[in-house]
Amino acid sequence: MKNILRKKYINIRNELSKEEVIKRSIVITKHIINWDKFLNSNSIMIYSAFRNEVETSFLAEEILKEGKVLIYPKTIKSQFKLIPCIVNKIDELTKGEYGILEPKQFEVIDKKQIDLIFIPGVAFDKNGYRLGYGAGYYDRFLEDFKGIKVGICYDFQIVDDVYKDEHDIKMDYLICEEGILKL
Ligand SMILES: Nc1nc2c(c(=O)[nH]1)N(C=O)[C@@H](CNc1ccc(C(=O)N[C@@H](CCC(=O)O)C(=O)O)cc1)CN2
Ligand SMILES: Nc1ncnc2c1ncn2[C@@H]1O[C@H](COP(=O)(O)OP(=O)(O)OP(=O)(O)O)[C@@H](O)[C@H]1O
Repeated sequence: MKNILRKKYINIRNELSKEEVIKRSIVITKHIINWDKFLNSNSIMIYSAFRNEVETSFLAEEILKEGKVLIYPKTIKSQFKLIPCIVNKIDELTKGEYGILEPKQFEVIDKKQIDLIFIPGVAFDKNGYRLGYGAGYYDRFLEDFKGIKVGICYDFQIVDDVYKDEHDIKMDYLICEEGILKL
């Protein structure tokens, strides 16, 4: 079931035009940058969008402009691990595993120091459980993560059921075009 759902929502997302992605991402970014949890966070981990995910480059600029610490994951494919690294300028990103932009340098930050994390997903259920690409990267990373976990997606990616497993971690908030949903 998970695989069917995954394929279905990846396909729907792939149908979005670039203009549509940007338009929707700007709406979502506006919710974020006015949100008290964002304003009160000092170190924030985001992701580099690929395959029509919600675009985060506007958010990255805002984090740097506000003088906050900007963090991206570095993907270690052999261990299904994400290493959080600090990025001081957007042009410090380079293509890594799966062609996703990631930090060039290993300026690793302790997970405990991250206040807020934005997490992409293929779909989320209404309780905040997430369906990803099926490799468990974020499930492993979030297992002992103590900061605020925020799932980012388009409205149509919020579904009734993602057929969650035991290891699946619940988001604290979901953000989409409609606004911020506390879970
Ligand atoms: N922007 C973004 N960054 C992210 C994630 C994400 O979902 N979005 N991830 C969230 O976990 C991790 C990467 N996870 C991924 C897992 C599988 C595939 C993938 O292409 N899998 C192939 C099949 C397997 C393979 O090639 O080895 C596929 O889907 O066809 C891509 C990314 C870390 N960084
Ligand atoms: N905390 C964990 N420790 C060890 N293995 C895990 C953990 N979390 C998930 N896994 C394993 O990873 C695989 C993928 O899990 P799942 O289908 O939940 O991935 P996903 O959340 O869709 O993917 P991703 O996080 O990469 O986007 C499963 O085989 C699962 O057993």
